[in-house]
Amino acid sequence: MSDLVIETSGLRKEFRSVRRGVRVAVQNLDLAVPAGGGVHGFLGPNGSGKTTTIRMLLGLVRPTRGTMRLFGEPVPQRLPHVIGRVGAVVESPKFSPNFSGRLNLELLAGSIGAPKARVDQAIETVQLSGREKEKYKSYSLGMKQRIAIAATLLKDPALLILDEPTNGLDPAGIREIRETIRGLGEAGVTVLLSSHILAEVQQVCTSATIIGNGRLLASGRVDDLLGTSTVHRVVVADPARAAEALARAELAATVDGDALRVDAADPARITHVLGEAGIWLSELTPLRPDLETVFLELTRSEQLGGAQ
Ligand SMILES: Nc1ncnc2c1ncn2[C@@H]1O[C@H](COP(=O)(O)OP(=O)(O)OP(=O)(O)O)[C@@H](O)[C@H]1O
Repeated sequence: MSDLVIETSGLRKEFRSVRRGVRVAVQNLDLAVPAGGGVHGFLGPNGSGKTTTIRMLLGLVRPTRGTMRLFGEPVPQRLPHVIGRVGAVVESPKFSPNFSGRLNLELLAGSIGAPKARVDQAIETVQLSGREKEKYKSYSLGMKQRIAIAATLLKDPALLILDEPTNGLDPAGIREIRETIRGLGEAGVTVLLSSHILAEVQQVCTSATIIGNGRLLASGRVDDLLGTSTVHRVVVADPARAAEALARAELAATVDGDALRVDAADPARITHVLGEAGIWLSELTPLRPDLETVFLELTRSEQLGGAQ
């Protein structure tokens, strides 16, 4: 059995229209999401092909070329056999506005033959306990999103696919959804989380795939994608004087507002050089690139390399 929950190979999707001709939404995409729980970020800017990929995986759109597997089974051919283990929030699900969140979930549970106890569990997991008896239409956008996630949990999925679940939410709503998703990943569910907000996703994902213009730019553990950096932020009273002292010691330093960015493999060299010049540091922090920076670098080098 494959140890990948999601696997695509050479996946391609072209949309054809008389007016616009052929638009390639996904090209030659090899996606590999490991089994075993945790959150896998599926990252890319608007229009990069995330939704189209997800729709292909769920059998909602037919690929032009390539193969896909869910739990090692080829899809869409074997989708009926595996779909019971997959929960997905791709579009705004339809709930009855005048029924409570709980009643909506109970009706859903009944329709898929899930035990009623699962409703309580799902409500608890998405932290809606206490509000579940209020009418759906009175819920905030964040609560509606959490009910949508709760609905996918009714069948106790091993894989949860969430397409931009924080779209349109305020910062508090984003934080709540983030905590819910983190909790699910920790509980052993494998979550594919698509988003264009890289900094946001960085906080919950253990691994990620980054795409741009429908093609894979990078994939792997978030720690590996971020890599290491030798750049440090240094705060001193007189950054310009400190930059001169560091330059004399052949340490590259640039003034950045009221601080300095200094490139040095060994931070002890920075303190040594500045100390000898009679300059005292009030802060020395290693600067790790964030996913946003990594992504911009990747898309820049792709553009330099030329599109296919
Ligand atoms: N049904 C369709 N017909 C024609 N073009 C489409 C269709 N669906 C998607 N596209 C195009 O395919 C490309 C990828 O779109 P897709 O929605 O997959 O991107 P995305 O990464 O999910 O973006 P977003 O974050 O905005 O949802 C876009 O150029 C989009 O306009």
